[in-house]
Amino acid sequence: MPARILDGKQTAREIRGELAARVAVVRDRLGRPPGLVAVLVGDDPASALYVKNKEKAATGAGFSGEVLRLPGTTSEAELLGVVDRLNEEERVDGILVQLPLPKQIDSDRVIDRIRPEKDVDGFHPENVGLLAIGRPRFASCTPLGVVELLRRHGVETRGKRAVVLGRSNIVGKPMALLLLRKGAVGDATVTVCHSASEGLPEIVGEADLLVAAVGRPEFVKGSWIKPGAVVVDVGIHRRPDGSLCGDVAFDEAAEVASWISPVPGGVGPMTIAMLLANTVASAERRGGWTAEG
Ligand SMILES: Nc1nc2c(c(=O)[nH]1)N[C@@H](CN(C=O)c1ccc(C(=O)N[C@@H](CCC(=O)O)C(=O)O)cc1)CN2
Ligand SMILES: [Mg+2]
Repeated sequence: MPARILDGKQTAREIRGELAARVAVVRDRLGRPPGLVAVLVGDDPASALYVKNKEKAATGAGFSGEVLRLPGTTSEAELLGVVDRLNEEERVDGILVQLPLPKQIDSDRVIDRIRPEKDVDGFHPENVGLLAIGRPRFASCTPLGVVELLRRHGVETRGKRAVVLGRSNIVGKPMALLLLRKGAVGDATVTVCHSASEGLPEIVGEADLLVAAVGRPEFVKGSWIKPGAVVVDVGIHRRPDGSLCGDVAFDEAAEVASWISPVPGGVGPMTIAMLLANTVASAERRGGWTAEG
C-alpha cells in the first residue's frame, strides 16, 4: 500500500490559522503587531523566493513584515551594522538573515551578532545551547516544522529508532536534539549519519523514522528504507526541467514507507509556519507573557 502523505501545506495553513488569536492579543497588549524583518543579501533566485514567501506569510498573518534587500557586494561590517540597528528597534521581535550569504561575509559572525531574544531562526549559539540542554527558547524552524508535522499527523516517536541523515547546524544537529527530548515527538533513539558515513543504506535501513537532510537530489533510494518507516524529506532541489525534488527518491520510497513528506508541499511550508510561530512567541515574551499564560 502506498505511503500516506505528511501534508505540510495544509498543516502550515492550520498553524497560521491558529496563530491569528495570538497575533490579536499581541496587537491588543503591545499596541502593535508582531514585527519580523528579513535581511536578504544579493540576488540568489531561490533565496529571493524564500524571503518573498516569508514576507507574504508574515503580512498575511497580520505581522508587520519587512525585507531589507542589500546588494551582493555588501561588506560584513555593513551587514553587522544593519543587524545592530535591528537589534535596537523596539517594533522588531524577530530578525532573520537569509542564508547562504555571499562569500565575503562570515555567516557565523553575523548569526552571533543577532540578539538571541530576537533570533527567530534559532541559529544563535545561545539558542542552540538552550535546545541542547532541554530549555529551548527558539529552535531552528525546519526541524521544528518536522516535529510539528509528525505531531499533527499522529506519528509516534517514543522508543523508535530515528535516523537523521545530515549534520548541518541548521537542520541535522537540531533535528537530532529535538527527537532526543523527553516527551511527545521525542524519546527516540537517534542516530546521526552523513555523506561520509560508511554503510549508509544499512544505517538508513534501521530507521523507523528517517529524516533526510543530506542536500543531494534523490540520494535515498526506496530499497534502503525499512518497510513501514516514516520518511521526512528536508531536501529541496530544482531539476533541469524546473521541477522540484527532495533528498529521497519519492516514488520508490512511497512504495515502502507508511508516511512520507512530499517536495514541494512537505517540510518547506512548515519551515515558514514555524518562523511565524517563533516570531509571535518572541513578541509575547518581550511583552512579558507566554501563550500558556
Ligand atoms: N535564515 C534562513 N536561511 C535559510 C533557511 C532558514 O530557515 N533560515 N532555510 C533554507 C531555505 N528556506 C527558508 O529560508 C526555505 C526553503 C524552502 C521553503 C519552501 O516552502 N519550499 C516549498 C517550495 C518552494 C519552491 O517552489 O521553490 C516547498 O517545499 O513546498 C521554505 C523555506 C535555507 N536558508
Ligand atoms: Mg517541502
